[in-house]
Amino acid sequence: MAKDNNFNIQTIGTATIPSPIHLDQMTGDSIYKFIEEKDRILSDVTLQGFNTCLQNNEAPVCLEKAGPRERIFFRPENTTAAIVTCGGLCPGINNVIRSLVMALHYFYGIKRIIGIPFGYEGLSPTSNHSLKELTPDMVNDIHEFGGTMLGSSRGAQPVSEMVDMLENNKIDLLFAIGGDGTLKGANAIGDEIEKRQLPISVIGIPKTIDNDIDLIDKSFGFETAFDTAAPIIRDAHNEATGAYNGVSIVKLMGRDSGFIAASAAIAMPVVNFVLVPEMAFDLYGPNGFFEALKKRLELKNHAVIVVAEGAGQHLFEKEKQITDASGNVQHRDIGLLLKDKIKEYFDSQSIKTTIKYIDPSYIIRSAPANASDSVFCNRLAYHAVHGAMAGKTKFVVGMVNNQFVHLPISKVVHQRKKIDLAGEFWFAALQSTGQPFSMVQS
Ligand SMILES: Nc1ncnc2c1ncn2[C@@H]1O[C@H](COP(=O)(O)OP(=O)(O)O)[C@@H](O)[C@H]1O
Ligand SMILES: O=P(O)(O)OC[C@H]1O[C@](O)(COP(=O)(O)O)[C@@H](O)[C@@H]1O
Repeated sequence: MAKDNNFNIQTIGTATIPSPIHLDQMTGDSIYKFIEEKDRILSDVTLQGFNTCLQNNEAPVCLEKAGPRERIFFRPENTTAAIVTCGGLCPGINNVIRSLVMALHYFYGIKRIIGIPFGYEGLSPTSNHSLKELTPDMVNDIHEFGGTMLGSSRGAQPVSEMVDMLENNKIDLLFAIGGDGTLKGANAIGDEIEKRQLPISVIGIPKTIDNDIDLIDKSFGFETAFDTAAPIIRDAHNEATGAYNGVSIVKLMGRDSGFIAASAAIAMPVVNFVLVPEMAFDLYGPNGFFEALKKRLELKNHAVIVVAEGAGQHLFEKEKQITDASGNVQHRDIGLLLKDKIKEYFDSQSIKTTIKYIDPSYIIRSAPANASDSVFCNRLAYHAVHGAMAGKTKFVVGMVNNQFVHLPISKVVHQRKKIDLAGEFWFAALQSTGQPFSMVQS
C-alpha cells in the first residue's frame, strides 16, 4: 500500500505490466473517456470511516478506478484471451461471458478468445474437455439463459499444470469468473505466472450468489436471487394462509452469509422469521424460536419462515463434517430439521399445524439475470477487459461505494463478508419481519 503525500491518502494499487501502446493510436478516433492512472476513489466515504482514520492517525484508503487506459500493454492482433467459470452457478454468468467476448472483439479487435470448459478442470492437461473458440455470434443470445455456457466445476487442479496449459495455448489474458475459491485459484495462477516472468494477465470477476465477497458493494447474481425468491415467498404465504396454523418454510442459498434470505425477507414483508447463518438461536426456551412461532400462530394462525441453508447448523448433532470437492463445508438440511421439529413441538402440545417445506434454492441459482444484474454484469465485464488490456494483473473488478474499481485479489479473499448483526441492515430485516430481537442463542 503506497502513501500519497499530496492527498494524505493511502492507495491500494494493483500490479501492472508496463504499458507501451497508446490506445488512441491503435483505434484512431477513440470512443473512450480515459481513466487517468492517478484517478482514485475513497474506499470508505462514511464520516465514521474518516473519523476512525483521524483517531488512529491513519490516512484514508483509496482504490484505483476501473476504466479504459490511454496506454495498453497487449497488442490486440497478437493477443489471446481465455475465460473460465468455476464454483456454483449464479445468475448472470452468461451475461459476463457475452460482454467479455463482445468487448474483447469489438473494442480491442481481439480475434482469438477461448472458452475453458468446466472450470479449472478444463485447464488441466489430463482432462478430456476440449477448449472452445468463442465468437460474438456464439455468445449473442446466451444472456437469455441461466447457468454457464462453459460449464463449471469444483475441485483442485495443480497450479503449475494450469499455467503450462496457458503457456502452451499462448493465452495472454485469463478471465476467471468465480467466488472465493476461484479467486484464490486465480491468485495462485498469477503467482506462478510471476515466478515464471510471463506477460500473462489474470483477472478475477467476483461471482457468488451468496454476496459474501469482502470489500465490494455486491456481487452479480445476488439481486436476481432475492428478486426470484420474492414471488416464491409470496406463494408460500398463500400456502400458509390456506390452512389453519399453516407454516411455510422457504430455504434459500447462503452457505455462511444470509444476505439473500434477509434481503428476500425485507423485499417480501409476508415473512415472519428469517434465520441466517450469522445468528445462532435456540429452538426451545422462553427466547427460543418455537415460543416465538407459537405466539405468532396464536395471533395470526399462519407463519412464513425464510431460512438460509447455512443457518442453524449448531442444531445438528456434531458429526464429521462433509466437504465438497473444493473443501467447502456441505451443510445439513436445516429446512427438513425445522419441519420435523416444529411438527414434533406442536404435536406434543396438541396444537394442530400444517407445515410446507419449499426448497427453490437451485432453481433460483440457475435463473437468468434480471435487468439490474444484466446491467451490472455488462459493466463488470467491460471494466475487466479494460484493466486486462492495460496490463493489470491479479486484480478483481468490483463496485465499491458505487464506483467500479480494481482491487488486488489478495485483498478480497482473506475473509468472507457477513451480515453485521449489530448493523442497520439486520435491524431492518428484524423490524420488517417482526421477529423478536431476543430470539438469539442464550
Ligand atoms: N487456494 C486455492 N488455490 C488454487 N485453487 C483453488 C484454491 N481454492 C479454491 N480453488 C479452486 O477454485 C475452484 C472454485 O472454488 P469453489 O470453492 O468450488 O467455488 P467458488 O469459487 O464459487 O468459491 C475449484 O476448482 C477449487 O479447487
Ligand atoms: O453446487 P453445490 O456444490 O451444491 O453448492 C452449493 C453452494 O453453492 C452456493 O450456491 C454458491 O457457493 P460458491 O459461491 O462457493 O460457488 C452456496 O450458496 C451453496 O452452499
